[in-house]
Amino acid sequence: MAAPSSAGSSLYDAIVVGAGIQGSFTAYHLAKQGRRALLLEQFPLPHSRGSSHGQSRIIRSTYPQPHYTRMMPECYRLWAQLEAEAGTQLYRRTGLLVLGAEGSPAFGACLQSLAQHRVPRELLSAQELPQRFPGVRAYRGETAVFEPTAGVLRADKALRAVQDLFLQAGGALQDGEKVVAIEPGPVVTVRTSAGVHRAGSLVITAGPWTNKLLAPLGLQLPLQPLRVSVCYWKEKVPGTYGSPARFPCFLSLSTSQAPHDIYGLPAGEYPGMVKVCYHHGRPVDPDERDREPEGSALPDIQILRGFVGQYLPGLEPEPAVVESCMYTITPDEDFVLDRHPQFSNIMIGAGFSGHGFKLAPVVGKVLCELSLGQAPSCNVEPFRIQRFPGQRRAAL
Ligand SMILES: Cc1cc2nc3c(=O)[nH]c(=O)nc-3n(C[C@H](O)[C@H](O)[C@H](O)COP(=O)(O)OP(=O)(O)OC[C@H]3O[C@@H](n4cnc5c(N)ncnc54)[C@H](O)[C@@H]3O)c2cc1C
Ligand SMILES: O=C(O)[C@@H]1CCCCN1
Repeated sequence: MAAPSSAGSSLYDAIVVGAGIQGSFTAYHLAKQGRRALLLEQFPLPHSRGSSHGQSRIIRSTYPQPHYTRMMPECYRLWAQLEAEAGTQLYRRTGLLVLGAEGSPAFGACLQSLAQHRVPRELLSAQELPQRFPGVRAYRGETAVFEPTAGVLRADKALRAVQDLFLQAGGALQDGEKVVAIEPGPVVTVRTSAGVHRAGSLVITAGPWTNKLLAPLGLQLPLQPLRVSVCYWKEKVPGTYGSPARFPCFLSLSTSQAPHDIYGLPAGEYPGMVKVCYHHGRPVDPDERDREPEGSALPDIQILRGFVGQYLPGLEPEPAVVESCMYTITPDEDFVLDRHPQFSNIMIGAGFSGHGFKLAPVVGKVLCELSLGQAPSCNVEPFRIQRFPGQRRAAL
């Protein structure tokens, strides 16, 4: 993507490193505030080597942690604003079905969070479920809650729309340009594979590469990049799990058989195939994502086969397509949205733990506000670096 020269000189108000969904939204908000912003991306755009590629992401308010549910009305508002500005539909309402064990703490926490924030919802028993959504089974001792306003975001189109609107607002985007060194100071100097840029503040939204950029800045966060399998399963009868059948997104909370959640989206992106994935993966170096470790097994796909056979009997119990994506997880699966503890004009947005896409409009807004020295418009306490004791490296 060509970089416009509208930014004028090489001293920017802010530089954002990483043009995934979080960096792109941060840059968009900066440009909307009339700031001179440069967005740098190491790979030529679009690319599929980070966390923001692919056609679909779930948007939902059902969360066991109420701080995410609380952020969702503003997210929905900003997604609608983006659709209006871009003149394109990015959100499709499908509803979300959350399956859990009766009385499980995670399921109870979801219900509480939905009630606390008055999100429309409907409880369904294991017996009611197949009548309402033929194609899904549930078993004795299981229960479900349906969130009708949840749906699917068109991820690739959304990423492109945010970047286009950033450029239209006067921002500069340079792709195929890797940041190789950051020199802190009242004016931050950023050295790249192509040149040198300076700015009053810097925002690091480098996804799984974040710790590589932070190491020379004396900081290592507990961020674990994971390679995740993105699996698509064929419908036995075409149309049974798509929008004509009003099939929703679903999230099956962790069980003893599947220690992490399993989720799915209605057929759409690939005709006749349903995306059903495991919310976990294998630790990976992001620069070697596709290198198979010796003797590697794929326990996630084994778990998914069992789930599909048991709960989604209208799908072939073998994935027809398997793609890759990366998560960057924190120990508590909460994000990091904070300043560098030592360099207050360097912001970090990382650790989105496989659930950050829907929240990107607000994440970008908060990172923009922090970088401009403004009070963040949402409560950032759950996202502070100081919740990880002893992570900061003493010496620079
Ligand atoms: C399979 C899968 C399913 C998901 N499902 C959902 C979902 O249903 N709902 C939801 O809300 N979220 C979901 N997520 C999570 C969501 O997609 C991520 O949280 C989000 O995309 C993270 O974006 P990011 O901008 O932080 O990272 P990235 O997209 O990885 O962006 C970081 C960028 O920084 C660039 N970069 C790194 N280092 C440098 C450097 N030195 N110089 C220049 N550029 C650099 C990288 O190339 C990359 O483009 C899912 C994620 C995956 C993988
Ligand atoms: O953020 C989400 O809504 C989904 C839930 C399941 C795991 C992947 N991300």
